[in-house]
Amino acid sequence: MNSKITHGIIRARLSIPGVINMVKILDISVGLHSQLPTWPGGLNFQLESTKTIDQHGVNVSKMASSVHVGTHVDAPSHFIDGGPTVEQLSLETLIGRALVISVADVTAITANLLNQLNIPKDTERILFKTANSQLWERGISEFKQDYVALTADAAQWVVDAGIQLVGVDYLSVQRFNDSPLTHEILLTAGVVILEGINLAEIAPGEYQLICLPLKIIGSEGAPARAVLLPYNCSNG
Ligand SMILES: N[C@@H](CC(=O)c1ccccc1NC=O)C(=O)O
Repeated sequence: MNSKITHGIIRARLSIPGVINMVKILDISVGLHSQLPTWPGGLNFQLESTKTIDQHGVNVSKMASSVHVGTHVDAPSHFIDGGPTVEQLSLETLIGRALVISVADVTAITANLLNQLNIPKDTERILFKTANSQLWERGISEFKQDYVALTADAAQWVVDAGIQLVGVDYLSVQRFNDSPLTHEILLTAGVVILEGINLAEIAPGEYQLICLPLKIIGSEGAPARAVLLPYNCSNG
């Protein structure tokens, strides 16, 4: 496999002898490091060396962080007491056909906007590419409160459309000063919320999403690795 890092997105190509560039894999996860923006009051990602080859013959690190760091998934228990936790989320929902929609010039994603976007009726997963993705591209470590996110009526639109997973390109699916309604509507309906993806280099269209949150037992969320494959990928 060859891979190249371009502005935080790793493009990797699998090649099999005699068959060149069969599958293009687009990494939409952000890299975890201590300077990532974190939710106010949340613990930023920390990685600390506890053993070194010099002193112990081996390199070992420990990490500490809010589970809502970088690219991550929210489970229903984030806003619903006693709701399912992250290890209980269905892999069938986390993996499958996804539509990337570009809404570059809006300050909020509303039901009115969604009605105008001609989103196909059979959409199962939807990832919103907004101006937020540029914050990851520019390496902004300060938490921005004016990120683009879904209003409560947009969340209801997503539920009514039968969509199972919604992805956004900053640290929350709801706007900073809104009530938790957007989360509550989505999580009560069992819609999986993927946050903190970087779609800056992703063209709008259909893909196969593979999103694998860490299997942290009993947690209301977990960091995830998320990648996109071309939808009509023969071996994807
Ligand atoms: N992931 C959450 C936000 C979040 O992370 C959060 C919300 C309230 C209090 C603390 C939070 N995170 C702490 O790390 C969200 O989707 O809005």
